[in-house]
Amino acid sequence: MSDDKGCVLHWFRNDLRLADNPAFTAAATKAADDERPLLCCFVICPNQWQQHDAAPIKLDFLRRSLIELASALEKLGKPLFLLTADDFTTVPKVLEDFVEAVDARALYFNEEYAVNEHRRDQAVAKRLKPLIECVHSYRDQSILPVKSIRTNAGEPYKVFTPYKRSWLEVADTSPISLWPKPSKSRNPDKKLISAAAELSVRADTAKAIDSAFSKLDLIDSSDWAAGEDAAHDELEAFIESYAEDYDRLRDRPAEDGTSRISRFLANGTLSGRQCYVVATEARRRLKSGGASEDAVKGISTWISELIWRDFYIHLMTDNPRLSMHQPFKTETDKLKWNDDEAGFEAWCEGRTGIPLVDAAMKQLNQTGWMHNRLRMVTAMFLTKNLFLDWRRGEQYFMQKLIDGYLPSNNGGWQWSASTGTDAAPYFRVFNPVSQSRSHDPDGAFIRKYLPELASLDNKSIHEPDKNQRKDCGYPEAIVDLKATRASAIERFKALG
Ligand SMILES: Cc1cc2nc3c(=O)[nH]c(=O)nc-3n(C[C@H](O)[C@H](O)[C@H](O)COP(=O)(O)OP(=O)(O)OC[C@H]3O[C@@H](n4cnc5c(N)ncnc54)[C@H](O)[C@@H]3O)c2cc1C
Repeated sequence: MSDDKGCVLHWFRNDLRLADNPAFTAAATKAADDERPLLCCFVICPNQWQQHDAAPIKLDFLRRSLIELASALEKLGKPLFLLTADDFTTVPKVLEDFVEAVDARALYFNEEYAVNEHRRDQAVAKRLKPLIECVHSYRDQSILPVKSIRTNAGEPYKVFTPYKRSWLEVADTSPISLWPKPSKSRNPDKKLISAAAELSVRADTAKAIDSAFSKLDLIDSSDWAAGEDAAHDELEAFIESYAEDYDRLRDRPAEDGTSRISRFLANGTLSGRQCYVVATEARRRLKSGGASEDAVKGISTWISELIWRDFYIHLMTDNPRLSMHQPFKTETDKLKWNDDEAGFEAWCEGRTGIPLVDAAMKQLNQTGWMHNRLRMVTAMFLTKNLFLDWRRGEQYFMQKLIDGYLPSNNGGWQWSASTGTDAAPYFRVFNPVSQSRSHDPDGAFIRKYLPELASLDNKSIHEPDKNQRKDCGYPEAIVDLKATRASAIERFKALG
């Protein structure tokens, strides 16, 4: 080791950014105060990620996000070191060996809330206790800290609207600020770098990071820009050019009406706080510049979506069982979901014979992302019309999404399946054909992903007749929407 003062270690996880990063700023401050060098690491967990159904496109996006992060860190003279642990149970040992090798005296990271992550962090803290002066964790994932929004009785909220009201009151009374830039701390010297590199890969080139990811199953994500700079560019471009129209366009899948920044939020390239601060500043400018009510409403609606994200994070933190495949409403576990493998496969592959559902699934399979309206439509179709267990859909989405994020994915699925808190009432079942007519009126989205239907007129494209299906080589609908809807409602009603 280089120095008998040891070093301070920041462990990057779902916080792949330098700005507004509470644990990273705190680690740098501690290092500066103690005159110790700051060292940074990231742990690759191939088997755990597989068990968590991380999509190959999401893992490729992670790889590219790490390349950007490592390059930003290198510019500061602070190399990033990649460790590998098979799964979360081996992380404590891997970190223990690293901490010993680099003589780390303090470990910093931002909290993660699902059960496995929480257990891993407790095991790490326990294992490092004899070796290290302190392990510090910070609240980061949500805009307002988890457990900070409570009812008058001190209970967690179960319904979004009062939660949002309370959330906005807190945000208005104690304005949200960003974490300051990290203080200048000492950089690791050659001796420390070589001690770290004995047990890890120094991520100083894209090639080094690629080789550390070489055993993982990846799907090219290069259609989606990665890294902190790209995240800010996209956030600002959206706020400048599209947010004012958000309320009008957000439910139109054929339009560029939403920000598509979910992938940055999912791996922490961008923080929710940064989005909120940029959006509220833009809204203030619009208001003071005398912009139309619609424009102001557009940004307010977008902020509401950020609050939905916070709501789902808060729900998962207060109910960790949600991360273990359990429904919020436990009585819904009595539902006897159908066993229909052919139906599930048709849904996955976009062969249900319902054009909007199929186009949406093609969008997911081809791009790794799906429009929010369509996530609700396809999830309702799976859980209400096919009456298949929501957990199968939740898992399939995770296996495909570039922005797969457990609290939001679980929240969205339980909302659609009517098993969650403040979920869609079981009797409110979306009709995917009516959804198609309302949200893709000229069929532009369907035409894009189902080119075999492109020649149909704007009316038939939502529900082609028998002959049109035959001519286009498009399948018959695999279910009768009306009958399956009625049956789903009966089955929920029977729960009492
Ligand atoms: C069944 C289902 C599964 C979902 N799975 C995920 C998931 O794995 N990861 C994920 O990030 N989102 C998920 N969502 C929420 C939402 O669909 C996506 O966040 C959104 O489509 C991302 O696109 P965007 O960035 O353009 O969103 P925008 O419309 O621009 O919204 C801005 C941000 O607000 C947040 N947000 C928007 N809508 C929601 C919502 N309904 N719930 C929670 N947060 C929201 C996202 O972080 C999003 O990036 C799911 C929704 C459903 C119904």
